[in-house]
Amino acid sequence: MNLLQILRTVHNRSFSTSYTKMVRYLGQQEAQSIDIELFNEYSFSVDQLMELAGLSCAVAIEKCYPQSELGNKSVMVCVGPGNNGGDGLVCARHLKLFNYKPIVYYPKRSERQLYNNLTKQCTLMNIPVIQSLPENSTVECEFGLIVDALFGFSFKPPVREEFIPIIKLMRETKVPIASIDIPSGWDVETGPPEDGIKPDLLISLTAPKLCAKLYTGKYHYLGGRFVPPRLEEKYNLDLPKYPGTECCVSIAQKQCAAKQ
Ligand SMILES: NC(=O)C1=CN([C@@H]2O[C@H](COP(=O)(O)OP(=O)(O)OC[C@H]3O[C@@H](n4cnc5c(N)ncnc54)[C@H](O)[C@@H]3O)[C@@H](O)[C@H]2O)[C@H](O)CC1
Ligand SMILES: [K+]
Repeated sequence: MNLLQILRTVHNRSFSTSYTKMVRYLGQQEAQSIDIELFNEYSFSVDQLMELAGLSCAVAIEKCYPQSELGNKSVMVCVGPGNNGGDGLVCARHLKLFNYKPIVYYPKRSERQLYNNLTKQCTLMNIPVIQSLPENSTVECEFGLIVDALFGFSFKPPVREEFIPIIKLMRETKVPIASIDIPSGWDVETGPPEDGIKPDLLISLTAPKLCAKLYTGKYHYLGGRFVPPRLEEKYNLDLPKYPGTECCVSIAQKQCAAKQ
């Protein structure tokens, strides 16, 4: 760890001490129920929440891996077939606006209009969208960060055949990984398989899921600042106070304990 990273870690810790309460961890069913309630009862559209979720991920990434530290290196955003992948496409677009050089790896494209729109927006912003997986050595040379937006809270293990190569690459690479909501391949409740990926940054959305208890990476952020207070109360989420107008907040592992 260099001096800058140490200072950032200390800053993140003290920041979270002043701003977090005891966040509650969600099971898979509960995370899905909250999601459904946001859409059905509160009439949010998926685009609205995805935009806020993806933006908060890009902001958390900027706090932990400032563009200036990546130099000329690109960011590989790995996009999966569901809404976690959608968060990744939004995140890639915001990273580009923050002057990063994102490249989207999107092996299994969805035909839904929302995803076509998000992909088109990336393409029109000169973000390359590729379907074949680069070699491990290319990834090591050209990328300073991998954003893992493959699977979120609807994932059911084991990883299907077509995604095994990208999971293997993420497991073997030395490039740091920022996982959106769930480290891909991990069980949403019981956590990593024996050979699971080890992200350095986890950005939990809405509230951390049970698997985050077994997360030991450097940075843990909460994003997706869109939960109406009445919904927060109903599910006893005890969310940390987001500072000022921030769209994400650092949460320390030990402070996410207890209460379920
Ligand atoms: N309320 C919120 O917090 C919001 C969170 N968002 C993000 O949405 C995901 C959850 O999205 P969902 O579409 O329900 O599912 P996933 O993206 O997790 O994945 C579904 C996708 O994956 C395929 N799949 C499932 N299991 C496997 C497997 N073993 N192998 C291969 N593929 C698998 C499945 O077939 C689907 O195609 C949440 O985590 C957040 O990131 C929203 O953006 C906003 C609201
Ligand atoms: K993920």
